[in-house]
Amino acid sequence: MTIAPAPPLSPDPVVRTAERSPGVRHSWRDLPAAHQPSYPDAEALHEVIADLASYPPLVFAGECDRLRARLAEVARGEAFLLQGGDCAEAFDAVSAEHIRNKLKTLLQMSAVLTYAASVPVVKVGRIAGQYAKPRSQPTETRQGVTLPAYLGDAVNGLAFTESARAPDPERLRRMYHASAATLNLVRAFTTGGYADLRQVHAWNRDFVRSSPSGQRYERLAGEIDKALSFMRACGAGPDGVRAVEFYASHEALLLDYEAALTRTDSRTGESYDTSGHMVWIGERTRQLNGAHIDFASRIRNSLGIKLGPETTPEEAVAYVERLDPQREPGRLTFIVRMGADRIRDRLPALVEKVTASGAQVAWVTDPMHGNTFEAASGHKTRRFDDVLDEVKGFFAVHKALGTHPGGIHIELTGDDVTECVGGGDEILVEDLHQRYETACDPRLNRSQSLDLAFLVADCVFRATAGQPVRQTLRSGT
Ligand SMILES: O=C[C@H](O)[C@H](O)COP(=O)(O)O
Ligand SMILES: C=C(OP(=O)(O)O)C(=O)O
Repeated sequence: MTIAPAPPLSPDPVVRTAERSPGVRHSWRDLPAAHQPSYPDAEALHEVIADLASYPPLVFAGECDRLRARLAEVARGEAFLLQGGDCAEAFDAVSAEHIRNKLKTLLQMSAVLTYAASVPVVKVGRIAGQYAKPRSQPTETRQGVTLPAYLGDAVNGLAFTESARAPDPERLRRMYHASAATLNLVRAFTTGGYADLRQVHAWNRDFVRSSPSGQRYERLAGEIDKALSFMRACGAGPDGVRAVEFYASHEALLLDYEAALTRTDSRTGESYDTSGHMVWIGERTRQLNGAHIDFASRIRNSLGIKLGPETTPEEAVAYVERLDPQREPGRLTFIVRMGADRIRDRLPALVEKVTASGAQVAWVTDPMHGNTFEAASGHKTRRFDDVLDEVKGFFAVHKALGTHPGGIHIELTGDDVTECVGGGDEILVEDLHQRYETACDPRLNRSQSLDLAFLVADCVFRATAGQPVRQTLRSGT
């Protein structure tokens, strides 16, 4: 989405609407589609979908191509991916403050990771489209009353009332407008000077000064100071650090919406889902013969596939055959979410088999979704230490196999919520109720996110660099 300098767009980059892309529009409808809402009024749904199909694209095909080139660098081991944002975006959080805080946190994490990884960090938000959720149960019961589960603001409301929980297709229209407003602000922030690396590092300096665990990061922050001074001394001008590329991604869950935003690129005749630069298919909807994978196979965007602990190596290779038959780096990212206790055992076979198939996928760790548990208070939460441990396990597996640990995918917010336990500020289970604001899964708050970036930089990149292969795998480093 941000583009500095602006990519050369064709004069008429996306001209045809979904109606004129029949392959994309209709094929998935004949296949089983998991986790789709049941709308009470089909006519109302069709009206909204027809309108959405006539709206302007939210992103351009040329931008998606640029992200694919960046992710190709990740797949080749020349870059690192930082993907993060809310579990579920909410319409009432589309404000300058929330968006700025989230972006600021991601930029701060990225600055630290760039230094530690010594390669470019590709920045992708779970943002501007992450409004729909697959749920474990279709209903929720409170004090004897059972209602449909909350499925994300794109589908129904969080309030526990019959009217709020009824799926309403007008919410798809709101999702489009909320995404457009978010993208607009993000583009302004990332190109207008807000993302200047020197400013971002100054924020990190503040964090190190004011965080209880800050001392621990002092050395690393000092090294980054020196690197910036060195750049200045060498005459590296402000232009290279003033603006950043930042891309938008979300789970392609609601196929009516995604198909309505799918357009044919007039330059190439190929179909792009213009709802976001990258979309991923979730753990619950990645059936090889299902509608989601079919839809994904027909769009040209970079694709993520979530891989849970039960994924077999054969399945992983089948995704490659189906979605990336040309073995094109940047096309496919495997976002692995196994759980801290399983990553070291289950990931190696997947990586080995996929690598042997000749695929050049990007491997990314999502250390959130395999580490959720319910606290005695009833809050869904995650331990910071489990999150960090899964990241360490992910790096250790790649170190042992000689493959590239391509990135991290994190549920986070820039606000000071209390949803995950642990971190430098040491949030306890008893603190969770204080600011538990997520609409679905628990997110790392601002300071936990920065803790994670500094710890990954210090303990993971450095600890696994230069160590003998295989030694790291079981040692927990
Ligand atoms: O984000 C992932 C899923 O949508 C989420 O974990 C489901 O949560 P649930 O198990 O409470 O339905
Ligand atoms: C639903 C999600 O995760 P998963 O598909 O891995 O459960 C998510 O990332 O929002």
